Amino acid sequence: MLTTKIIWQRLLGLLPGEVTLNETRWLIRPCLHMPLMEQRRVRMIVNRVRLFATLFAALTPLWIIVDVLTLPFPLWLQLAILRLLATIAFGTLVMWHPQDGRLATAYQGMATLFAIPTLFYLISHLLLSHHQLQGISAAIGTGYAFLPFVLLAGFAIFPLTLFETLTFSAPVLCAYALALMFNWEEVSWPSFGGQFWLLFLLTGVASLASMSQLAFIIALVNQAIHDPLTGTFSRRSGEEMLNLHLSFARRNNSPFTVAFLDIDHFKSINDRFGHEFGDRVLQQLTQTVTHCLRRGDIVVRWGGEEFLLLLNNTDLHQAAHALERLRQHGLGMHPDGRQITASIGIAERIADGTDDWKVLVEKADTRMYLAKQGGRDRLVFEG
Ligand SMILES: Nc1nc2c(ncn2[C@@H]2O[C@H](COP(=O)(O)OP(=O)(O)OP(=O)(O)O)[C@@H](O)[C@H]2O)c(=O)[nH]1
Repeated sequence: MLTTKIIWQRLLGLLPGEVTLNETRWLIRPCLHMPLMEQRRVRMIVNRVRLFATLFAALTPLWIIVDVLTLPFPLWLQLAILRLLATIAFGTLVMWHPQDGRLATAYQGMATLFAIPTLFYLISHLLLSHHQLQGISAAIGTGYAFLPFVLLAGFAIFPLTLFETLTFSAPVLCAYALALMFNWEEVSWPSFGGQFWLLFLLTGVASLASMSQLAFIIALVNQAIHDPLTGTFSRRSGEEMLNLHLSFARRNNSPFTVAFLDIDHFKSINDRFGHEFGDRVLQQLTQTVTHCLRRGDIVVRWGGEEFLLLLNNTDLHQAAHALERLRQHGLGMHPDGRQITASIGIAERIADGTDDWKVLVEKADTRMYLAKQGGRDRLVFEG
């Protein structure tokens, strides 16, 4: 167990320093990714599918000229038809603009992108296997056999987990093995073994490149979505989270509560004990809140000393109970021994009849002000 940890730590040295030991698991399997990170990755994959499709759509028909000049009739005509069909398929993929941000959709795009040249490879191989080509024609024909190598190298431009790269490369490797069947008698086994080994090596290199891209995305996303002082989600990512979680809740018809928490008399904490102590209060408070809430709940730093707590699958009653427990636990202490308190306003999508996050936050904010007006250090969930 210890040795595994050491190995991971050594490997971690190869990755961006900001990726934690825990996050390295995200490089292996996609199901562990948090929604904000997944959304960004989906966007990147979809954009790259379209970029690759554009390149293929432009390059595939161009090669018809080389085929016409070097290959015998009707082989060049058959290949030209094949190339035109592939171009149409790539062109269709270029037009593809999915908006749903789902990983399944990104997978569909990638599967289509790699299925088109894999099928192209198999059919062209079948056509070429019926001809004994010589000289320059033979050289051009051999070029077609390189397509699986190009495809496997192509995975390196996608930010993928190890599991995903291996899954997507398996059909390409199978197609290469299948193509052998077309001219079984002429196969030179040592040369085939060497080529297959090279394909495995390429798969390994592409997997490493994809994982390292993913590691950089994780590091960048972490930096972009977290508040540097408290480590909670920043306001911008909080807005994305609100949108995302409200749409989940709407789809599942489940409750979703937003709590607006504002520390009481924070200005006087800063004024009396200094800004640095104020910063420590903010850090301590977020640690306490994170510790007291459930694992799936989200803490967002909305403003200076204002926090939003997003409580999934929690109705007003449950939220009031959880937040009362948090207040009883205490939010920290002044150096003079007094408790640090907060005013909290709560709003819930079903009880407040809204699926608009701005309206929900506004309601929670208004109730937080009611809590301030009512004497601070309290929870308000109506009005
Ligand atoms: N230390 C520290 N202070 C901050 C930070 N961000 C905002 N503040 C301070 O938080 C204080 C907020 O003060 P006010 O909005 O007047 O509210 P308050 O003193 O908490 O009073 P009530 O909210 O009415 O109870 C201001 O003095 C800000 O300078 C920060 O990152 N660190």
